[in-house]
Amino acid sequence: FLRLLTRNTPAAKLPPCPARLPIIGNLHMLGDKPHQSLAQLAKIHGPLMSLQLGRVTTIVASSPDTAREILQKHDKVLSDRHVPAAAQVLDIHKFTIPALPVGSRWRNLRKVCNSYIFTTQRLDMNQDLRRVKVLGLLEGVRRHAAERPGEALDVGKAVFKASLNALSSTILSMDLADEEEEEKSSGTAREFKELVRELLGEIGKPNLGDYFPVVARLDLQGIQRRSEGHLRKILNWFGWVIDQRRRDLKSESYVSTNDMLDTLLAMGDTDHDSKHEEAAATMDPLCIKYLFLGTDTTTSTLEWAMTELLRNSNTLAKAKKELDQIIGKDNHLKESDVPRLPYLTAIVKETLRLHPPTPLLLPRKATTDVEIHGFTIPKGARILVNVWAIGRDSTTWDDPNSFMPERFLGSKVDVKGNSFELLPFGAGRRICPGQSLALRMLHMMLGSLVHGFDWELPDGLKPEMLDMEEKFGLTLQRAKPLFAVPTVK
Ligand code: HEM
Repeated sequence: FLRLLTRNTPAAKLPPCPARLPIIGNLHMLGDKPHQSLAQLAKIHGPLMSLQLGRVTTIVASSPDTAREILQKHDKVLSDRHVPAAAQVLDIHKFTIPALPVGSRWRNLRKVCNSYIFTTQRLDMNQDLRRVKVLGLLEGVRRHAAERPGEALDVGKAVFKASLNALSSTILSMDLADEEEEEKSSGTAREFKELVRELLGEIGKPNLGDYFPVVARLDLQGIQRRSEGHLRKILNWFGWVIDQRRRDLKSESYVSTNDMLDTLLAMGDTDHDSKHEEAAATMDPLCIKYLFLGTDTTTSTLEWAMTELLRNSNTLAKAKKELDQIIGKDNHLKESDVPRLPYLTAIVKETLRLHPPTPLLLPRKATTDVEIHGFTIPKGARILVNVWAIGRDSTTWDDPNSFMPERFLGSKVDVKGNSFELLPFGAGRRICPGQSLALRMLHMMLGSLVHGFDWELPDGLKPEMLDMEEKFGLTLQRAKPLFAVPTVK
C-alpha cells in the first residue's frame, strides 16, 4: 500500500520541478493561495514547471507563450478535464460541459450553447429579464441610501443577489435570491440556494482522494458522501421545476419569456437531432452548472471592480463622466449601450486582468504525451494555466500591480481567448461558453452602480488602507467583504 502511495511517475523529461518530500511531493508548497505560491515558484523554476501533488503530476504554465502552447497549439490533446472526486458523484460529470472529456457528448452540448443559448440574438431576446434585475439592484441600493444615509452597504451581498437573480431569470425566469422578501420567496428556492452553497463548499475542500486516487473510493473525509446528498436534492428540485414548465408549455395561455429552459425544452420536443436530445436529456445538470459557474464568477469580478474604483477615485470619476456623457444623467444603461463605453469596457478588462475569478482556469488533463519546449507533458498529467500570474507579469505589463484601465484604450488586447496575456475566460476549444452573457452582466451592473450613485469608503477609511487580501476557493473572492456608502446623485 505504501509503495502504491509513494511510487513516482516515471521521470520523462518533465519541466523543472521544486524539490519534493516523500509521499506528499510538493503538496505542502501550495498553501491556502495556490495561485500566489505557484506564481512565486514559477519565478524560480520557469514558466513551464511540474509539481508532484501526492500521486498527481501537475504541469503549470505561467507565461503567455506557454499558455498559447497549451491552450492553442496542443489544445486537441490537452483539453480533457481533471475532475475532483466530489464533482463525480452520481456520475454528474458524465453530463455536464465543464467535466466531460472532449468527445461527441461534450461537442454536442457546446454546439447547443453556441448555436442556441448564448447567441447574440438569443441574449438580445432575453436581455429584459436581466434588465429588470439590474433595476432591482439599483432600487435596493437607493432604498439603503434613503433609509440608512451614511451607512455602509455590503457590496458583494447586493451584487450576489442581483447576479444570481439575473442568471436564474435568464435560465429559469425565476428569482433564486430574495432575502429581503423572505415571505414571498418560495421555500424550495431558498432551500435550493443553501444546497448549492453547501455543495460548492464540499467541492472546494481539499480532498485526499484527489491527490491519492488509490484512497479516493474510501472517501476518508466524507466529502463525496455529503456532496452526493446535496446533489440528489438539487436534482430533485430541478426535476420539479422542469416538470412544472412542461405542464405550463402545454397550456394555451402560457406566454414564453424566451428563457434558456424554454429554448432547451423546445429543442428537445420539436427537433430530433441527436445533439438536441442530448441537451434536453441533460438539461438539469446543464442549468445547474450555468448557475454555479456564472454567479460566483460574476459576483467576485463586480466586487473587485468596485474595490478598485474606490481605491482609484480618478478612475471612478472618469467612468462616471463617460456614462453621463454617453447615456445621459437621467437615463438607465442598456446592454446595447456598452459598445459606446470604451472606458467602462477597459475597467472590466483591467479588473479581470488583476482579479481573474478562476485564477488557474479549470484544470485540464493530457490525453497523450506532448512535447513543449523540449519537455514532456506526460499522458494523464493535470494541467493548470496560472492566468493570475500572467496578468501580473512585469515582462508583459507596465506597472503590473497598478489598476490602470487606460492601458486598454486603443489596444487590441481582448478577453476572448485571442490575447494570451489576458485569459480570464481561458482559450481554445474549452473557452468559457458563457463569456458573452457574463460580459453583458458585468458591464450592466458595474456601469449602473457607477452611474446611479456616488460611492465612498466608510468611517473615513483611506483608499490605500483598503484590505486587498484574497480568498482562494472555487473562485477567487475578496477575503473580507467590501463595504461602501452609496449616495443618490
Ligand atoms: C466573469 C464571469 C466568468 C468567468 C471569468 C468565467 C471563466 C471561465 C473559465 C476560465 C473557464 C475554463 C476555460 C478553460 O478551460 O479554458 C470556464 C468554463 C465554463 N464556463 Fe465560465 N466564466 C464566467 C461566467 C460564466 C457564465 C455566466 C456561464 C454560464 C451561464 C459560464 C459557463 C461556463 C461553462 C459551462 C464552462 C465549461 C466549458 C467547457 O469545459 O467546455 N461561465 N469559465
